[in-house]
Amino acid sequence: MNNVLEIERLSTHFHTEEGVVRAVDDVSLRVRPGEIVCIVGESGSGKSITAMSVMGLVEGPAGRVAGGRIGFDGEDLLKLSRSELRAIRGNEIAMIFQEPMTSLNPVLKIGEQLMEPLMTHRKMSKKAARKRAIELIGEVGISRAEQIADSYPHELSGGMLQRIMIAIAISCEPKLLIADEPTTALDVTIQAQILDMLRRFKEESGMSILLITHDLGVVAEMADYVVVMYAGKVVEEGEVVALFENPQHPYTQGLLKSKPIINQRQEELYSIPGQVPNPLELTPSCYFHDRCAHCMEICRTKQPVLKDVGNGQHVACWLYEKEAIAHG
Ligand SMILES: Nc1ncnc2c1ncn2[C@@H]1O[C@H](COP(=O)(O)OP(=O)(O)OP(=O)(O)O)[C@@H](O)[C@H]1O
Repeated sequence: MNNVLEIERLSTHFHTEEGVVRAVDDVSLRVRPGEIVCIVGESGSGKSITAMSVMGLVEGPAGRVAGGRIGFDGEDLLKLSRSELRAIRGNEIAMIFQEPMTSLNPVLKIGEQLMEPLMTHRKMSKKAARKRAIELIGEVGISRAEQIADSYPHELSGGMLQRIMIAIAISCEPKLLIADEPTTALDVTIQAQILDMLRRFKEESGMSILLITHDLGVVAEMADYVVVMYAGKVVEEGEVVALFENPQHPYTQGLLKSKPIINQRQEELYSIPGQVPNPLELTPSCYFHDRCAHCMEICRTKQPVLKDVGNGQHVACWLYEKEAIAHG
């Protein structure tokens, strides 16, 4: 079956006064129909900029896609005009963000904001769009839908607003939903409800989800396939079960070790020593080397590339290159 999304060798850079930040550096990933792919990694690893690149939302002139291909529905999104992209955005590809307030218009009623994509992309009449908007509010588990349709965003709680964002996102039945930390700002009960809802919509509609999170609990709950990013690069990827049972990259191992385990008291939660490197000071090396307990000489001077290590997993780490080990 064709992939819904195929990112090939994507690089997105920011040209700042201090130098070039390679926010996304030669990243490839794909999302199959009906699949949930999670991108996971610490803050600054390039997760959001990968998503923004797909949506054509990287802010120029400082930020720009420096190379690669973003295949969607047989087309390279990077080659489309602004208006062609606008026709896909919010229609065939929808996105939800961590802070719903940043995407909602504070002076427009909720109902109007739900009607807008239906009228634009689905060419619905005002009356039909209003009817569908109210149904959608009900579908995301909000009661008194008509009253909510006539409310303004500031009158709703964070959890309700995120439900509204999901309603807007699914209104045009997208093939792909990109969700960037959609539950990070919410308390755990609401978080679980929202994730459940996303999964249910996915099951019902067959859409695919690219889910961005730093939370491995969310990954375990949601992902079919996991892509681990570090300093703009993919360092490991694989099916969720394989990756959790047998993480190969020392960074993935560290992330998993620092994940709280439910129902188990832990005296002190492990955290990976050191910090993400300064993106302006990267040298040809494994970017994780100075935080890695297994660091070898080669790790400081040469960048490892992703390699198939069996079991469906790919890892970019010198530990899995026999030649490198021989040279210690
Ligand atoms: N407008 C910008 N100008 C310069 N650098 C930027 C800009 N936006 C992002 N970056 C840099 O790009 C890199 C990747 O950022 P990105 O937001 O994709 O990380 P992330 O993994 O999504 O982290 P977070 O979870 O904090 O959002 C970071 O080093 C960030 O500082």
